[in-house]
Parts: sequence; C-alpha cells; structure tokens
Amino acid sequence: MVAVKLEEVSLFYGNQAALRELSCTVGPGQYVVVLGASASGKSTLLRVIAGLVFPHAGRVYFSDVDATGLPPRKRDVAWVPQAGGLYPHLTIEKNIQVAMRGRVAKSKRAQQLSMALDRVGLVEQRDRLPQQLSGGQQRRASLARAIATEPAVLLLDEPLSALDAGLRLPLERDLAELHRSRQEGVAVSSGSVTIHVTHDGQEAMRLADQIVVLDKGQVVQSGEPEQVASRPATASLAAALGKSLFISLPLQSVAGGWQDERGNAMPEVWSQTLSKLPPDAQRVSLGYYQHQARPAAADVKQADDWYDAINHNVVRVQDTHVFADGRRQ
Ligand SMILES: Nc1ncnc2c1ncn2[C@@H]1O[C@H](COP(=O)(O)OP(=O)(O)OP(=O)(O)O)[C@@H](O)[C@H]1O
Repeated sequence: MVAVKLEEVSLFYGNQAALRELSCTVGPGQYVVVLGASASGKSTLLRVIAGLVFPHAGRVYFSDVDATGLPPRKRDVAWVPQAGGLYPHLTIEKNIQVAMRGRVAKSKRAQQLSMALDRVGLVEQRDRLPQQLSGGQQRRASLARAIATEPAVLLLDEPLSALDAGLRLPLERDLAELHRSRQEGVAVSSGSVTIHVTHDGQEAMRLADQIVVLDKGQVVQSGEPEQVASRPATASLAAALGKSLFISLPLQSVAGGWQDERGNAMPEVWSQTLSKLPPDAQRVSLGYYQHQARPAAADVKQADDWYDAINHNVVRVQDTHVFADGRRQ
C-alpha cells in the first residue's frame, strides 16, 4: 500500500504550468523531503496534496483511495504554511482548539491539546498570543496545531526557513523526533507520513527517508538520500547535496575537441569520459566532490584548481559526474 500517490498531476496558473505530469509515491511512515529551487513547484505540490488547489489533470490518492476532488477537511492531512498561519488574535491554545473543531471528537480534545503542546515544548506558553512568541516558538505553535488532529499526512512548507541557525538545528531535530513519535503504537502499514518542502539540500540529506527532487514542476529524481547524492540528476543538485564542495568545470566543444574556459585542451586521461558526451552538445560540465579527489601520484599533494586536478589525475574518472545543459549524462 502507498500512503500518498500522485499520478501525472498537472496544474496551471493561467497558461503557465506549475506542475507538469508529476508522479510520485510516499510509503507509510516515510519522511519525504521535496527539494527544489525557488518556483520549481514545491508549495503548489503541497497545496494539491492538502486539497487547497485541484489539479487540472491527473489523480491524487490517499491509502490507495482516489481523493482528487475531496476538499481539505475530508482529507486526513494537516498543512503548515511557510509563515505563521496562526490567528493573531487567538492564544496558542485557542488556535489549536479551533483546528480540532470538526476533526477531533469533543471528548478527546483536551487530551490532544496537551499532547500537542507537550510534543513541541510550549505547555507554558499556551496562553500567549502568537506575537508574544519568538519566531521558532511560532513555528512550533503551528506544528502543534497541525499535529493536534493526528493527521495521517503532515505537510510542512519550508518549516526551517528564515530562522536563526541557533533555532534551526533544534527545531530540525524536533521535526525528526515528532515524526518518530507519530509512528508509536501504529502498525507499520499505516504509519504517518511527513512531507517537508525545502530548497536546502543538506537539510534534505539529514531528515529524509526519501528525497523527491523537483525542477520546473516535474520530478527529476527521487530516492534515498545517499542514492540521490551519489548520482545527482543535475549539476545544481550535486552542488546542493554533496558531503563536500562540488567542483565543476565548464567545457565547450571546439573543432571536435573539448576545451575548458581558458582554452586549454582536455588531457588524454579524460578521453574515455569525454567520448560519452552527446556528440551535438556544445557546453557541458564535469564535476566531482572534493572528498573524492585522491592523488594518484605521490608527488601531487593538492590540486589548486580543476585543471591541476585533472592534469595530475587527482580525480579518478569514475568519481566524475558529467552534465550537459545541467542534466546528468
Ligand atoms: N497563486 C498563483 N498565481 C499565479 N502563479 C503562481 C501562483 N502560485 C504560484 N505560482 C507560480 O507557480 C510556480 C511554482 O510556484 P511555487 O510557489 O509552487 O514554487 P516553490 O518551489 O514553492 O517556490 P518557493 O521556494 O520560491 O516558495 C512559480 O512560477 C510561481 O510564480
């Protein structure tokens, strides 16, 4: 069984496509991070899953049941928007109570309220208004409001953005812990799902069971973090995900051969890699992760730049990633 499935979903704003025949699946209990640059369609994807907008084509399934046309209140989801989303004139407690109306049985509401406040560490702040909380506490309050309804699917839109580094890491740990605690006492086959949107590759690497990479409204790659990082689909993704600096060398095709931007011809050791490039490509880039660059010759201690590295064979050919027009070859 899959917890959430999107099948060839398209959504347009006017005649501009925000999502283009997008398909993806989320298994029970998974923490999925949707990673993409600005305007790649991440928030739109969450809004489609939440039922806040309806796709123009394609289907959305929850636990194998078609939910494409269902309004938000009929879906077992909670959506935490990018900023705030709390009613400014209501206390944190009241905000949570409002969210539970119609979703949680009256007899269970007091218990759910305490559980939610406790899990995000805001028991003592329950009587404050949102503006009386710090930025990090406001994010926690939004989370508390979302989890009070015990949704099967928790949607988080950039939950860590615009927070100081000092607040980000503790909240990041709390998100992981919250996800784990939502699985307690639940059969594996019906585990709760978290879908978290970000443009931060390192955040995705730390949190995700599965990373889904969006580009221009399409899934360009998905898989376990290590799997995605070891064969990144695009050069920009490689730069975002790597454990170390991703060093990239742009090349251009000149008179049937490849040159770097300074006009240096590529050395012979690269002929095998370069022969795999599309014959009609004009511009490509070769890249490698710094931590995979190992000297092949004893007299080479360190390469100062890419050209040094390849000339001294510091980078092994099999550790090199080749992209044409930004896409992996
Ligand atoms: N309400 C709207 N009306 C018109 N166009 C929209 C609307 N919402 C989003 N778009 C457009 O749809 C595309 C995808 O936007 P979306 O907000 O989903 O991207 P995103 O990846 O979440 O971006 P960001 O990281 O900057 O929030 C963008 O080109 C955006 O300009």
